[in-house]
Amino acid sequence: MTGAVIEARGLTMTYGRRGGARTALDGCSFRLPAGRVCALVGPNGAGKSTLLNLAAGLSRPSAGTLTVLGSADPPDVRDRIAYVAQNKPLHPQLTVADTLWAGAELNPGRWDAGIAGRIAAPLPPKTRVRTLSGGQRTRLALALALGKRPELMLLDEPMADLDPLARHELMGLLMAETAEHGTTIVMSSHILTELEGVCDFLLFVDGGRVRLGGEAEDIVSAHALVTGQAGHDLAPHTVVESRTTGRQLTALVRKEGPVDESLWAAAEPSLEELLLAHLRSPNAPPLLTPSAVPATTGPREAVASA
Ligand SMILES: Nc1ncnc2c1ncn2[C@@H]1O[C@H](COP(=O)(O)OP(=O)(O)OP(=O)(O)O)[C@@H](O)[C@H]1O
Repeated sequence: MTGAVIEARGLTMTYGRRGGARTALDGCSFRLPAGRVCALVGPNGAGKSTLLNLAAGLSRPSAGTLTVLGSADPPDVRDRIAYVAQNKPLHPQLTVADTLWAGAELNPGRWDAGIAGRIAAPLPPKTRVRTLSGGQRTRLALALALGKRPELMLLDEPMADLDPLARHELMGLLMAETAEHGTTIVMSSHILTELEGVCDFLLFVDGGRVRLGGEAEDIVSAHALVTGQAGHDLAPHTVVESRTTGRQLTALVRKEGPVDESLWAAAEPSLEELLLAHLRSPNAPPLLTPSAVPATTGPREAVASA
């Protein structure tokens, strides 16, 4: 393995054929180093679930390559991956206790009954999965995922239906467990505030392409929120988004060297401010930090370095 848990080159996924074909991923190239907690963000329909499905080995790309845990064929390494899909597929007829028992049976030699039992503790063991609430099903799915002791966890909007206390508890558990065992996590979410302070790596996907990729800290510090008098030139910086109120201009810029502080008041944006600006500005140029650039980049992906 190259130190990358996921490496995509020119990854393309098209659903359907001819007239009805829809391209969900369009020549995606990136690298995710081992041991990171990666936020996978992007607007609805951006291709996040498609990317997670491919990484989990549940479907195969239409073009390009995807290497996961050192394997060019992700289905080969499925037993080292835990995937919690958006719809949390579980057997509806099984009870909570049966589901955990099945988790142990399906993962001989790996199963950690301690962590699975701890996560599932608030759930009544004899209750059938079909009668659990959405949040309870998520808790059970996370118990199965962590109990498997995977090297890579793929979580598709895992926290969306959890109450705030459960969210706080499970996010904390997830982070503690992964810090201890070095698990790599990829977590898609639309709740941007929740990702700050939790994720150290970022993949921002839009229109089937990776538009921002790399260490979250480096991506944030490559940008500045500037305020100054409208009419002053922001060159040589790249303006991602700008707004003028009266004579004042506020902009989020990608920095090209230091900001001229005699003209502009500059501050580092929060991760949420940065992502919101990019969501509103789909034409901003892509940015991959060096750690997110794959060994050989596909010809279709434009790459800029931080
Ligand atoms: N099985 C499928 N058949 C046909 N098109 C699909 C299928 N799955 C996804 N798509 C299409 O691929 C594109 C990407 O979908 P995907 O579910 O990967 O996006 P997403 O980023 O996860 O969206 P969301 O944030 O809404 O969950 C969308 O245009 C979607 O309609």
